[in-house]
Amino acid sequence: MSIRVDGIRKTFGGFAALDDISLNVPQGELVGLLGPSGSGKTTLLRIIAGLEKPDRGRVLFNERDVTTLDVRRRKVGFVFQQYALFRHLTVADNVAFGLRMLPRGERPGRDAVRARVRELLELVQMDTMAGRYPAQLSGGQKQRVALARALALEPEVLLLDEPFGALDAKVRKELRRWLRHLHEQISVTSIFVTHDQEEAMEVSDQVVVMSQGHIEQIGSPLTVYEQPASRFVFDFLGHINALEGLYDGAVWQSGEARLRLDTHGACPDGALTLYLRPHEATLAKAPVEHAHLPVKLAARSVFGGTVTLELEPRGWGAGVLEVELDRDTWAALAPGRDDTLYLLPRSLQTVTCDGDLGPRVAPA
Ligand SMILES: Nc1ncnc2c1ncn2[C@@H]1O[C@H](COP(=O)(O)OP(=O)(O)OP(=O)(O)O)[C@@H](O)[C@H]1O
Repeated sequence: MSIRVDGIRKTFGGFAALDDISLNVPQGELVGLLGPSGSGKTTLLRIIAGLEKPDRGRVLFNERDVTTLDVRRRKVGFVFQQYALFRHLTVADNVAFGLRMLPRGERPGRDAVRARVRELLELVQMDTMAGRYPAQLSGGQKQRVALARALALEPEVLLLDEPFGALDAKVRKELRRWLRHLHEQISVTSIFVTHDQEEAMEVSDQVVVMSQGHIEQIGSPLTVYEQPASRFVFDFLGHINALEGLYDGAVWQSGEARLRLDTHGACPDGALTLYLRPHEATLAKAPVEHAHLPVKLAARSVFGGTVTLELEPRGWGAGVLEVELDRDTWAALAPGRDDTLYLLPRSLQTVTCDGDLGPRVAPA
């Protein structure tokens, strides 16, 4: 089932929670709605589900207008952040619940229900826990049961609202890999809401980045990361260091710091902000001809193969900078406690004086 959202507007007491939202989700895709709190993700999901009516615009399933169709007739499955399993029912009975509630004419026989439940529990790898009650499950297990329950009625669309939001980081990571894998097996058109960048990037075929009730960008995870359409998207998808200074057409300067840049004529003389991603720089013990950005180590933390450094600029005007190096590079550098180090950016994003994104530049 493909989903098309066309010119949706939704207001709550005069406040526009969604403003002119249009979106296409092809059959079988897994799309992540990503945005900060209050950007309108849940409202959009609820409108697609039929739980909320838009003021304007249409929702189409397979090009059929379902805007006024009741939620029960849309064939959508839901999974919410809170598992909402029935406490007094076993795992198997929770999954069977929707099937048993079907009108008599549509309800499968007892054996068919049992077979379907077994199949679903195998799919979500919970078949060994069919007889347990929700209280005897971990959060991740409950969420897999919730997913099996949502799939029981063979929905044509699956909607997930922060499905892993309540779980700890490690379980979240496992579950999102598992969801990706599961989606490849069943390929039901799915939309999930998250405010977690990593989650959206890892799971989605397409990411929809939202801000203040509108869509900033739609694209593959790689496209939105590498070719952000706006400053908001660049800011939102990972940490940035903002370096503010003056550019004279050849050299960017801020206090003691200097960086020679060729902006191919795109940046006029004057104030120029540079955005630097933590992984797009290295450090050296001496400045180089085109880059003189002295810093002092303030803190470091090691996680896996990456060392994250907090650096204080020496004699120039940026706040604390964050840089990520691999462990070998850091070990080879082995600076003394008060050594001055020199930041060597590989690639920077320019921000024009209007606040728009300019070209990416490499110091040279
Ligand atoms: N029923 C409602 N009545 C009034 N305002 C609402 C209602 N539902 C949502 N809003 C407002 O609409 C805006 C969008 O809310 P929504 O829940 O869609 O955002 P979200 O991106 O899902 O946020 P979060 O990540 O915090 O869940 C918010 O400013 C919210 O306060």
